[in-house]
Amino acid sequence: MSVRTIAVDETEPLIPRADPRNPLVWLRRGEGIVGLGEVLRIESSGAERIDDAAAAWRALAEEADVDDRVGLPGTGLVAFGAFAFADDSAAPSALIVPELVLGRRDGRAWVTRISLATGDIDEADVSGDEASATLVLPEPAPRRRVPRVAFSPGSVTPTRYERSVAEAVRRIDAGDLQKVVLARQLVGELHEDDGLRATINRLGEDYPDTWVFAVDGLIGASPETLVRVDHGQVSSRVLAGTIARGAGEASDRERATTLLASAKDLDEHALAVASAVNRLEPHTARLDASPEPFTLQLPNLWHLATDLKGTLGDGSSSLDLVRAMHPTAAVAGTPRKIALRVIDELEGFDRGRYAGPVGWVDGDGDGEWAIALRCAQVDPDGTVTAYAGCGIVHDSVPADELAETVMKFRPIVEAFGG
Ligand SMILES: C=C(O[C@H]1C=CC=C(C(=O)O)[C@@H]1O)C(=O)O
Repeated sequence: MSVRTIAVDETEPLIPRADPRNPLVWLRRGEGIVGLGEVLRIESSGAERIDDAAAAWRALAEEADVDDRVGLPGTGLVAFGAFAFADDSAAPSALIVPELVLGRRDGRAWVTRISLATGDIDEADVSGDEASATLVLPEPAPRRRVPRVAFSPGSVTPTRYERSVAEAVRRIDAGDLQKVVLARQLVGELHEDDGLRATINRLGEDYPDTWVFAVDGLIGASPETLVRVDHGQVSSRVLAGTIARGAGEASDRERATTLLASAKDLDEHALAVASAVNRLEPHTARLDASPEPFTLQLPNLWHLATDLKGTLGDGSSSLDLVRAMHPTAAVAGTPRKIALRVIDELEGFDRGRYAGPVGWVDGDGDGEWAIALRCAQVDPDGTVTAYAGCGIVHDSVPADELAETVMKFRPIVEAFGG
């Protein structure tokens, strides 16, 4: 495989260059990477899906002939990835290597061209700044309105969701487990000529502080960083605990203060932090957590958040850490094994890639991975399935949790014009 990255003089936004049908996007505040075309795909499934993908990726990266003249996170060889939440999911997990990557970071822009055959890329194509003109960049597409997708509950009706929450609380009170995250779906239909670019653009404009992603039909805007690895530095942002935004400024601040004092949300949050720390710690020489949870403001809600920062101690790649951490108690529960069984029993559907790891990895194993939240899977037949879930603890109230899913659906439902 041949990989060449060169700097380009580009100031246009990235989303209008994305493929409207099979977009590959990873952006935050307009910076990140957009992939075009597909050179290669590594698919995996089952309990070893992340390990298998990590091993295949390592072998591939070792053989790659990389000429990276920019040297920033996201340059050189990269694959976009999305993994199924559950070991027994019918949804395949995929690492996708694009043909062309357009990237922007810290005000610098680049293009990477990836080709399967070694020596396939003509040096003349990429040897200098003036050569960037010979790379065929797609023209930015004109802006379109978001499609109009009408969503309705999938197999799990709101009433059934409330019943499942009540049953989960009963099991928590019986001492079976401490926390479980239960989700529900909304389903809609996307028309054939509606691309996905307008939806992604809307997510980026409305939720600039989230990871806006599109990988293999999984589209979303996640505020939660599962793990980032950059030259031996590791970080993660754990979220759990949610409250609605207030109407005026004073009431909004009051909401945040209420969230910070809510024993229910603090418990839910502490379990999520513990699960991330326990899984990350064995791989780090040093790991620091923000001393107290802080409130993270998003346009649709407030979350309790904890940032983890550390130094890698064992040379793990970002995929190794994804493997170690997934699924955290922000999306599964505590104890993990029991929570996964309860999800299986009570939730009533295959989560697919919802709540799974989504992101990118480079040839050195560095990468950025979010938890796929506030998202929808768009199938080739146009079916759009959106997902939202809530952490259930002993004092959870079914009607409140249902209302919380409505808040969490808002970004993705609005981006599909629903
Ligand atoms: C499971 C979801 O959110 C998680 C992340 C942040 C806050 C959460 C909560 O307060 O329940 C959830 O743990 C979702 O958005 O579908």
